[in-house]
Amino acid sequence: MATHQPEPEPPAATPTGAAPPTRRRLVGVSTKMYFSAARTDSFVSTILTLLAAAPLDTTIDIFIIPDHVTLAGVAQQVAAAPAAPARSVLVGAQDCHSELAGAFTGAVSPAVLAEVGCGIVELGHAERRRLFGETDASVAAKARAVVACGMVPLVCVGEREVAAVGDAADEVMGQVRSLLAAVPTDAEVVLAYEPVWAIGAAAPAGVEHVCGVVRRVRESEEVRGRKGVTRIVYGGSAGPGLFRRLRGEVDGLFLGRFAHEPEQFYKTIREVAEG
Ligand SMILES: O=C[C@H](O)COP(=O)(O)O
Repeated sequence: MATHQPEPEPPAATPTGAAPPTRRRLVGVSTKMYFSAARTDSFVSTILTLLAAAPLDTTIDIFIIPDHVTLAGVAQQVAAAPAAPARSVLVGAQDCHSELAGAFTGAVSPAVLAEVGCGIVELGHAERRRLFGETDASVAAKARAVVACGMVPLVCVGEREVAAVGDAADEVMGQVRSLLAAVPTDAEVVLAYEPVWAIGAAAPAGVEHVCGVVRRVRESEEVRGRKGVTRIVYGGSAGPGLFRRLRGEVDGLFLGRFAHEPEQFYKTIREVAEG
């Protein structure tokens, strides 16, 4: 017997009358430089199989960010996946250049990334800031290029030292302002809040801290005043069991080591979809 399904509520109007942009949850992993090419292939293949086997309750965005060398192959693996949501996994890059082409030996063009099926580009990770001299200015220039090539910039922000919520949020907002000044207001942006001291640690930053900083960023004039979707995910020793503890304050998670086993990544994907 058919049951009556109530119409979904329309989104609440903003004071200006425009509907706020939808923030779909997202969850992803960067394999940094941990995996061999063979392990990346097997990791992606297992995730795609798990995703194809059991549909998620909610539509969320999932991203996988392998190294540059394996990225095009991963994009082909995803495109060949038999069913949604596996086929709609976003493939990402760990960095790119701010120019689209030219004499930049060893660099990776955002235009080429887009050409081979990359949909999201991670920029300004703490390791790139510390080891490769990335600055807020270089990250902002790269983000502008990523948007120009039709991809989504996923920009890592976070305080360098342990700090109280207010001080951490001030430091993070400096990074956010520099980024948002460089990209069009209607561009989709993902902010990955990753306190530097929580990356590579035994456990993530505390719930109160993460929620406090993320709330400050989300409620800032710079973020609230944008026309495009701005999602905020948490990264830094994130893994299964964390998302529900963050009480809806974040739009998703960005995983590293605790997603190296595909089953753990899949478990986290399900938690984000169902949380
Ligand atoms: O890219 C991901 C983040 O840096 C987190 O890495 P981690 O979970 O291994 O600390």
